[in-house]
Amino acid sequence: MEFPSLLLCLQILLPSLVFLTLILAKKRSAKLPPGPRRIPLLGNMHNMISGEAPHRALHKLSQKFGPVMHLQLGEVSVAVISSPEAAKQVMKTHDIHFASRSPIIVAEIISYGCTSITFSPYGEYWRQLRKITTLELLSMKRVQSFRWLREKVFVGLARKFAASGSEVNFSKQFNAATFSLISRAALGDGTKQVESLHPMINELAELSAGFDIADVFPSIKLFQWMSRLRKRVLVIHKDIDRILEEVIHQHRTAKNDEHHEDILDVLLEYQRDGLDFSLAKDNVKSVIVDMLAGGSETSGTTVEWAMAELLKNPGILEKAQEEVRRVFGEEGTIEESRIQECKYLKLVVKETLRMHPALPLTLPRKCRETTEVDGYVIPENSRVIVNAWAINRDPNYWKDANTFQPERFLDNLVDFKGNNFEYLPFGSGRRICPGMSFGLANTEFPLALFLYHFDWKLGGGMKPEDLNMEDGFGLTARRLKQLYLVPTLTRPLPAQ
Ligand code: HEM
Repeated sequence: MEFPSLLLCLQILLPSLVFLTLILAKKRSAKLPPGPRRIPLLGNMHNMISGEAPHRALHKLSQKFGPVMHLQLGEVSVAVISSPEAAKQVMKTHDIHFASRSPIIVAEIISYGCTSITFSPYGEYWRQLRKITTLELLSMKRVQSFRWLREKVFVGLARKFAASGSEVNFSKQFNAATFSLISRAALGDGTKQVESLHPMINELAELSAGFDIADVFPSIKLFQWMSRLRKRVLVIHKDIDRILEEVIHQHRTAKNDEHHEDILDVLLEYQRDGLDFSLAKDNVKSVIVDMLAGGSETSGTTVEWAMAELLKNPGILEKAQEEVRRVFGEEGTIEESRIQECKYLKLVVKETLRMHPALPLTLPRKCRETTEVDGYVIPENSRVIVNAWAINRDPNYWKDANTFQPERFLDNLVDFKGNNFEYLPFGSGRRICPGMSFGLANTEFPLALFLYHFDWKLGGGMKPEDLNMEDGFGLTARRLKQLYLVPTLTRPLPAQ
């Protein structure tokens, strides 16, 4: 009897031992992704100060070290993802492990201790906030409800262009108009203080572009205390907070029935007692900052690049203009509900988002649990950067990837809703941009309007081939050089 029972034990034990040995061997062989050589203490910080825009610098490094790359920035472990296959693993297969954000000092301060949609860690609070954002703040219905505001702001800008009679700084004027639109949608049309928020939000975007020594050595409290960036951000935050306090007070005291509902109105409803989920005043303010920071420069930059690409490519400009003028010829201006008919214009926007994603490195995620990607280990708490700019130009997926060709999307069903990992202008997975519809509406309407009513030339008599198409150094892929254009009104603007 003894022999068969020993055999039975072996039969059970042996496979388990083999399985265990395999797992242990796999664990032992699991290694960090490759990356450039580090120097003591600083790690790879020297690799990030090449003077190039971070998405380009990281792209160059990834061509040498691979689509899953590891960098050590001071104390912070960073994984850089640069291929559609690896992005799919991060944003789909293991999305839940990467669904948190990795906040930096600027973000922590301006988001009232990471309580905004963008910076709150993955968990119940973020899920509730995200639900309110998708279903109420940025729903399709809400986006359409701001149609009157888009018309008011962008037709107003078109009037300024028409009155100028000469060259205009398109970049500056369009970005100011987009901020005006977003801030009015968020805080109300009648609120005077909103315009003064623009330079502050702009400065915050600039400050979050670089990295601060305190961010890469979080355990050294002296660096936090010494950080000049931290001091500056605290000052700006205080000013923004004061303005938001005033606007909230006005909303509470001066309601009238004529008033168009804005995003702040909706958020204040979540301050009532007796709700399953309610928002403290600081939470409301953090979401408003999210809208102002996340919504304005992204759409503004996209339109700026679309106009630059159109003027660089006169044949494409002519085709887009012919379509818009044909579709709206009888109306005499742009009727937003019919923009769907402008199929070619939509391809132009899609191609602009491919070549110039407004957030080229999306928004850094945080690895919540050690995870294997492409056979490499991404350690828990690493910062994970998905280089959407590099992925959107991956030559394995895109023919003539560096050429602006809206037609490439004609027979290509790839879209930006987060299911095609070779095209990630809005990210993907749980943290995908909730402002996609709003961003697109704020891009397509002004483009159609400008193409319909004006003929355009480059400023300073510049030839298309001389237009500089470099992007600058920033969180958003702004143009390095501002775009100067000469608008000529060819079809009258709608009456006021
Ligand atoms: C063309 C316009 C826009 C582009 C290209 C864009 C792009 C992005 C990207 C790449 C992300 C990160 C996604 C990820 O981590 O996977 C993001 C997140 C976000 N965007 Fe947008 N965005 C645009 C417009 C807007 C607008 C208009 C709003 C609101 C007014 C907005 C609000 C947000 C918020 C709140 C998040 C954070 C979501 C979260 O962490 O859960 N975006 N956006």
